[in-house]
Order: sequence, then C-alpha cells, then structure tokens
Amino acid sequence: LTGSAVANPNPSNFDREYLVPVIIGAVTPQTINMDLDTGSSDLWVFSNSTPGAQATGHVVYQPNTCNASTCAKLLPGETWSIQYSDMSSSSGIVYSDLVTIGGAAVSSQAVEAAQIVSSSFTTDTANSGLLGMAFSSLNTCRPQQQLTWFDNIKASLAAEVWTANLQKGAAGTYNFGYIDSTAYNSNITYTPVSTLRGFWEFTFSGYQLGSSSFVTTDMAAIADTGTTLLLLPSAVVESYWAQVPSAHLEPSLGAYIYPCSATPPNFTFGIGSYRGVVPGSYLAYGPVSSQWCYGGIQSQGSSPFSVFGDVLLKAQFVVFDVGNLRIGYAAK
Ligand SMILES: CC1CCN(C(=N)N)CC1
Ligand SMILES: CC1CCN(C(=N)N)CC1
Repeated sequence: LTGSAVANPNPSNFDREYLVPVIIGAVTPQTINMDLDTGSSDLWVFSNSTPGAQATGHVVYQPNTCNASTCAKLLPGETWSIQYSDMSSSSGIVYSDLVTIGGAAVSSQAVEAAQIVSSSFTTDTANSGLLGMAFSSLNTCRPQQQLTWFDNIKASLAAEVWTANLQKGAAGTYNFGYIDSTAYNSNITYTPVSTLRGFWEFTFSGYQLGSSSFVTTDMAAIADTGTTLLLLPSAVVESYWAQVPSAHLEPSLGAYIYPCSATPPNFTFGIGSYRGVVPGSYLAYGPVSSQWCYGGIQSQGSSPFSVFGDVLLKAQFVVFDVGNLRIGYAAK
C-alpha cells in the first residue's frame, strides 16, 4: 500500500501553512482540509460539536453514528485538549471513523471532534483541522491515549516512511509508504531521530549565513511542518539579520523586520557533510507595512531546539523514516 496527497499552501498568506484534503467517514464521507503538523500528534477537526460562532466559515465533521460496522463510533469517556506554541488551543471528544489520505485508508482512526477552538483557529478558515504526524506519545487523548494516522497505517504500507515535498507558493506533495526518486536531485542524507520529546528531533552539524564561512557546531532541531518559519538561537538570528542593512528586532512584534527592498541572505544547514541551502527569497516572509517585511528567520527563544519550519522544509525533499527512526534531506 502507498498513498500520495497534495499539500496546498494556505491560499491567502505567504505559505503560512500547508493543507491536505483528508476524507473522513465511510457512510457519508467528508473531505476536510487539514494542516499536516509534524510538531503534534492529535488528529482533530472542527465538528458539529463546535459552537457555531467558532466554526463559522469552516467545514465541520458530522460523524455518522449509524448502526453498521462502517459507521462512526463515539469513544465513551474519551476527551482531548491541546495548546500550541502560538497559544492557540482546542479541545473536545473523540470518535473512531474511517480516515483516508491520498488513497490510504485507516478504518478505525481516532478523530478528535472539537467542542472548543481558540480564535486564531476560527479566523483561519482555510484550515478545518490538524493532522498530527509527530510521535503518538504526544497524543492528548485521555484516559486512553490514541495513535496517529501514520502509526495506524504504517504496518500496511510498502515501507514505514513518508516524505514531504513542499513548494514555495505552489502545491506540493506528501507521499506515504514510498520514496519518489524523481522528486529530488541529490543523494538523501539521513541522520538519527530522537523520539524522547515526541518530536522529529535530530542534530544538525552547523550553519552558514549568506556567504560567511560555515560554522561547524552540533545543534538540536525538530522538523516541523506546523511551524511557518525557521527558528534558531537568538545569537545566530542576530548575526543573520546583521547582514541586512536596517534589519532590526522590532520590539512591538518581538520579531526581526527588514526593508522589503532587500533580499535576505541564503541560510545553509549541515547534516553531516550534506549542505542544505534555503534561498534568501524563501526567508522573506511577508510585509508588515509598505516598506517593512517580516523575516523568515526568527529566534527559538528559550526552546532547547531549533525549529525547521516550512520556510526551510519547502527548500528540501524530506524523508520521515519511522521504520528506521531517522530523517533524510535531499536537494531538489
Ligand atoms: C515545539 C512546538 C513546535 C510547534 N508546535 C507544533 N507544530 N504543533 C508545537 C510544539
Ligand atoms: C500547529 C499550528 C497550526 C496552526 N495554528 C493556528 N491556526 N493557530 C497554530 C498551531
């Protein structure tokens, strides 16, 4: 078994997130556009349990709890509650239902129906749910923790692997169970993943800011499709933006902005001896005013790891190898 699904950048704003059409239900199937997030492990959707005012503009999951084996089933007593790093949150109840992504189906997937969603989810009308693809140890369902869609399907796949091929301002692809050798043009360099924190966490071997020399130093990072930007240690971020005249940390935003007339420098990361290049144009996130632009590289703050978000991932072909607990990067 294999699967292949489109990854659509959020239509309105600078590839803030990438949405995947997910088909939920057998008797009355619904296609719901969800944000595939390798930084969390809950599959949750706006639903008929979400208050109307919070669900306005969204497709809502309507579980068909009919009386056949193919119907949705409420999991009695199960609840979930999650908070994301941008302080958004959601919570609710849990059903089991058929979930098909890119032609690959899980018959009894925990589908977490929202009873409450915070305002930033309500206003993000292109996104009607989160598809968690980190490790199941982070799943918030209680009292019985539930498995991610990938954990449920992986034994049926040709290989316990999936790949991300995100694009800048265009549709990309998530493939499940196979590696499309036509999708990249360098060897894939793998490095081990630690699951101790439940993320796709790995060590990268250093970085290069623009045309400066490569800095060889082992650093921790997670690969996170659910984070838009590239988050690095504040000292590295300061050095990076020092290369752009007038770029500065804007206190009111808590972020670096730079003159939109400038193109930011490239960012290169190392995996062993592999060098992954993020073009400067990918690090121009979007305007905050007529002349100031929001930088695509920002500080990781107090986080113990960097966050390789969409601005970096879209420049690479990325292999999430669950079977071998490793992550792979290739140029494309
Ligand atoms: C470490 C944090 C990264 C951002 N998150 C996420 N993509 N769900 C939350 C966890
Ligand atoms: C993992 C992220 C998904 C998108 N988010 C949001 N719409 N508030 C934040 C959390």
